[in-house]
Amino acid sequence: MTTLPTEKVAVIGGGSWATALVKILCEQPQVQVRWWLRNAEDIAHIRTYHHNPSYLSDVYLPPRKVKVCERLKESIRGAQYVILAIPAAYVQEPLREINATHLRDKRIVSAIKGMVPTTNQLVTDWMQDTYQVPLSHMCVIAGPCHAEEVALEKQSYLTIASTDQACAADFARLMTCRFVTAHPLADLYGVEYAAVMKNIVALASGITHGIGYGDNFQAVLVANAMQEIRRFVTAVDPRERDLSASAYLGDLLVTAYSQFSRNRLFGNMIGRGYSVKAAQLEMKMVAEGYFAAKSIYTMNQRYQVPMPITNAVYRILYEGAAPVHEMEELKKHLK
Ligand SMILES: NC(=O)c1ccc[n+]([C@@H]2O[C@H](COP(=O)([O-])OP(=O)(O)OC[C@H]3O[C@@H](n4cnc5c(N)ncnc54)[C@H](OP(=O)(O)O)[C@@H]3O)[C@@H](O)[C@H]2O)c1
Ligand SMILES: O=P(O)(O)OC[C@H](O)CO
Repeated sequence: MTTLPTEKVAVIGGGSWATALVKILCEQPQVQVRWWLRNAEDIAHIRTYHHNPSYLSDVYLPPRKVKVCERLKESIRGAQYVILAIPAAYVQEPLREINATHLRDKRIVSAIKGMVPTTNQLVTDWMQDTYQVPLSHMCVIAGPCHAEEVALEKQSYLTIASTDQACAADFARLMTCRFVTAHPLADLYGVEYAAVMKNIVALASGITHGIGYGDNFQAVLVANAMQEIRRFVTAVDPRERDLSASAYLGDLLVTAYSQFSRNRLFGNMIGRGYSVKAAQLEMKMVAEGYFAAKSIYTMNQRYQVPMPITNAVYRILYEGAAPVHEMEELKKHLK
């Protein structure tokens, strides 16, 4: 019997998605995971009980496959792949520990569906600028996939996007297991922007649901949102792409309709009258759409693409506009 060479993969982040990705990686016989989490109590608990106490706590994390690390530098040492799975708003702080040299010759995989708020950049652009990682050394994990369903081993699909098809195909192999099928795709920027924008739509979907709009309105909102995403992505990165594919439309649908969606839940609270602060305090998890609404709105001051849904969400979250009033206004733009 031939033994496969060991592949070391670093996972950075301790939330639901990081935990789900570690679970997927543990399905690969040749993979060893080095997992960095910021929370010392979570690290101690995982070492003792082999479960993450804070997120997806039912998932078993086999100690022979998973080594948890206090230091980020330690987790990436010798790793071929470094997966970033922290909400974009918080990705800068832990990475301060390292510089471009530490990442040289590694493949960087962004599992993040958000933009770095201080620079309004996609994570891949920010990694290029800050750590000089060539775009061809990066992949993005996309597709309609909730961590909670991965934990339950429900059949899921992922899309691995990269400008380097060999890199995408290679990493897709590591993400494919009994309950996950991953496919490579060449459209890195399109996939990344669509993933950021679907979070804003999920917020809108939650807000309208919270106010009391029904399924008929939701369906029109989502259909119009797809057109809004098309307009923006085409303006920012014009190229042929099939937006009906799972990485774009599939992700929009799951986030706008699923009971597991953080962004929809956050929007729902806003629609029901919570303040932004109160909704954030209520949720342990992070709704990326909150930060994305500001980044995309700001970017669009340059592109001037018609974006009535993003504009409405931005005004509600950042200008204190009343959700009911904004949705009344939005109705005039929907067809
Ligand atoms: N969840 C999914 O199904 C899913 C699927 C695909 C992609 N994603 C993407 O994966 C990324 C990570 O999201 P997630 O779902 O794993 O997050 P999550 O379950 O909502 O957990 C929140 C994460 O953010 C960290 N965090 C919260 N406040 C922080 C702060 N002030 N400073 C630093 N870190 C802070 C938490 O760390 P502590 O626990 O230490 O507080 C935790 O790791 C996001 O970009 C998300 O869009 C998620
Ligand atoms: O639906 P959300 O807001 O929890 O986002 C999670 C993932 O992006 C779904 O693919």
